[in-house]
Amino acid sequence: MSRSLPDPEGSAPASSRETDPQKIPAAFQIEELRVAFGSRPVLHGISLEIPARQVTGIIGPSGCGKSTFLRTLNRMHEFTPGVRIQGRVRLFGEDIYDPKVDPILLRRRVGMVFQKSNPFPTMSIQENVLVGLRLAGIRNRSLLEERLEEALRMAALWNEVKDRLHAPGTELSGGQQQRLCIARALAVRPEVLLMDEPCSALDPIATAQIESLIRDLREHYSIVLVTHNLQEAGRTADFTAFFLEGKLIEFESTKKLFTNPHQKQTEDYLTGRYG
Ligand SMILES: Nc1ncnc2c1ncn2[C@@H]1O[C@H](COP(=O)(O)OP(=O)(O)OP(=O)(O)O)[C@@H](O)[C@H]1O
Repeated sequence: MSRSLPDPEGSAPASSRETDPQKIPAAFQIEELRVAFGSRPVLHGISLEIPARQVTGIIGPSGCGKSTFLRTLNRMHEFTPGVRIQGRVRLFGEDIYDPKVDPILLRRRVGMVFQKSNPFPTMSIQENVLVGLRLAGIRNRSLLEERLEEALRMAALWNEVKDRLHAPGTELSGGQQQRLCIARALAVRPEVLLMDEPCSALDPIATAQIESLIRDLREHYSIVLVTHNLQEAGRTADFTAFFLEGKLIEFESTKKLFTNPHQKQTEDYLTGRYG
């Protein structure tokens, strides 16, 4: 049964925002990226330029390789047994798979937020936010305090937690815990934020807060957002890439992709014919 295309209301980038991804400097330039687990290929030669300081949504049916793709952008597959990665991923011009690149330093530049919020259970709110800076060897108290407030404000959480910074992170609500994880990622001042279905475990109010936060954060960060929720991509992403069976089918401004897709497969997906 065919359904109508989802309404991308609210997704239209403001008229001042560029809608042609080719005209925006790239955060990531991905060329012929192939990933296989053992003998099983999962990504089949993805080439894509992810524009800087925009939200790029990655959509597609379950199992099409969205998370696998996202994890290649900060070398999260490093320790996956049997993984094979070919092709090139450049971050602001630098090949992130060059043997000279330290994956730990890379992950400070490319932060990640997961589907299920994962504050460290034995740590306070403050410790959770500062853990990355402490691991980086920063001990200066006033700098740590400054970054703590900065990250919590950017994650729109400061006002809710400023009087209980020493309470356990796990005492917060689900939506607050997810914003805490975003603050933790932001505290090290990354250039890019990768988000893997960050709202899928949240109620509609917490989801709306995180989506609004994502839109605000694009002023400072390049964001790649994997979501299986088309409405969420419509509300949040400036540009959207549609993946199917490990291939990139179409990449366009969200408004164009949702209202006037070039590819039949995209239209079939948007109208509910796949997954
Ligand atoms: N570590 C791994 N080892 C082996 N196979 C894997 C591994 N990670 C992912 N895969 C396989 O790769 C394929 C793509 O998985 P991936 O999680 O990237 O898809 P997805 O589009 O994010 O799906 P979903 O929307 O369900 O999260 C799946 O068939 C999955 O089983």
